[in-house]
Amino acid sequence: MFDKLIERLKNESIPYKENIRLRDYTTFQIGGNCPLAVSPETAAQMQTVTTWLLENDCPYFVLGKGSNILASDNGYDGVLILTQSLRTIEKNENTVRCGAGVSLSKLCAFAASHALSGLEFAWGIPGSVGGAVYMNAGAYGGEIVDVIKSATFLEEDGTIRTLPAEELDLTYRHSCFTGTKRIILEAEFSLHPDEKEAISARMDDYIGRRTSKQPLDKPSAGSTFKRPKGGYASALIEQCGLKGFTIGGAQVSEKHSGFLINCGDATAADMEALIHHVQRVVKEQTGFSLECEVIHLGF
Ligand SMILES: Cc1cc2nc3c(=O)[nH]c(=O)nc-3n(C[C@H](O)[C@H](O)[C@H](O)COP(=O)(O)OP(=O)(O)OC[C@H]3O[C@@H](n4cnc5c(N)ncnc54)[C@H](O)[C@@H]3O)c2cc1C
Ligand SMILES: NC(=O)C1=CN([C@@H]2O[C@H](COP(=O)(O)OP(=O)(O)OC[C@H]3O[C@@H](n4cnc5c(N)ncnc54)[C@H](OP(=O)(O)O)[C@@H]3O)[C@@H](O)[C@H]2O)C=CC1
Ligand SMILES: C=C(O[C@H]1[C@H](O)[C@@H](CO)O[C@H](OP(=O)(O)OP(=O)(O)OC[C@H]2O[C@@H](n3ccc(=O)[nH]c3=O)[C@H](O)[C@@H]2O)[C@@H]1NC(C)=O)C(=O)O
Repeated sequence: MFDKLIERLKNESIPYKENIRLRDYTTFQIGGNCPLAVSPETAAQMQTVTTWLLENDCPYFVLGKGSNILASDNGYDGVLILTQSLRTIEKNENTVRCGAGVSLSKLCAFAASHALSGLEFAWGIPGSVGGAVYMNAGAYGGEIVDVIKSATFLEEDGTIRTLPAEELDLTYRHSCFTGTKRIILEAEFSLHPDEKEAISARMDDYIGRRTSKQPLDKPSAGSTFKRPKGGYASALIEQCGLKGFTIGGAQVSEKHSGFLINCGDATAADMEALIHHVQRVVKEQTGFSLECEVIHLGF
């Protein structure tokens, strides 16, 4: 099915890999195979690839750093579009513009090295800029919505558009990209000058809090569930006695009950069963419905 696309990728020197393992591309380290992963290096290459996929009615999924993804044991029978090669990063006065594939860590470190503040909250979130904008990622009182100035993306019809922050519909773990096939190409962030030492001190404080409270040494996708209105998923799960509850290789972290972790050999089926068990028990015992934050691929 992909022979013609592969021929085109070769002709246009667009990097790709065949038969990849999704577990190698997700922080959960779970998931079967995918026949083709393409890594466009420019907006024009991204346009070429998506135009071809749309014309041929071929399913595709955009993957950043795979830090919020549960991939099926059966893999994904479509094309994975990797953003990892969209890696430009530049500063103009207090604005930083960067490609969707840049890691948040890199962006934070870049801002800090130029004595620009605003992104400290994102230090330690293991996602890409594209994934963070898609999710409106946040921590410790900060969110992408607080610092983003604009996003440039490929519209579902293949045209390139830029929208200002006010039109990105950024709310808790949601954006105008949620559930669409739009592909974020780059984003601009409005930051403000501060002392480098003060910025570093805040970054150290956040990473310290993360390391002491979150199970960063175990494969996970961060918080599995969103915070429900009027409660904390983590507190509700602990209250229901589910800390440490295990199905196969999937476990509710003993260290932080909001994180479901892969103990080494978890399948997606184990993780799915654990997610449903936690949702059912929490609903029965507390009345709260827990909505997944983690995004499913190939289910
Ligand atoms: C240890 C750990 C700690 C975490 N801590 C936090 C935290 O404190 N706060 C927080 O908010 N999250 C946290 N997360 C979750 C995750 O890191 C964030 O949601 C992150 O923003 C996801 O980025 P990503 O590049 O990995 O996206 P992916 O997981 O690759 O993708 C997530 C979604 O974004 C879409 N997407 C990705 N890139 C693009 C693009 N360029 N264009 C269009 N769509 C795109 C994907 O299709 C998918 O639907 C944590 C995860 C882990 C493993
Ligand atoms: N539990 C889990 O499943 C996982 C947990 N984590 C945790 O999440 C946190 C963040 O992960 P991640 O985003 O991958 O972060 P990393 O610390 O691995 O850094 C990612 C990239 O950011 C850039 N970078 C990091 N630090 C600096 C610096 N001081 N100066 C300049 N550039 C820098 C580098 O980019 P470049 O190499 O391009 O220069 C680096 O490769 C970590 O604490 C990690 O332990 C991460 C993944 C999975
Ligand atoms: C890791 C993620 O983001 C994290 C982000 O890092 C942290 C820090 O700001 O705050 C959120 O976690 P969280 O809601 O679990 O926040 P925490 O402050 O750690 O805990 C909330 C409450 O639950 C309690 N708690 C936490 C862990 C636990 O095992 N038991 C427990 O009872 C805490 O005492 C606190 O009262 C984000 N999660 C969501 C779903 O909003 C992610 O989205 O993937």
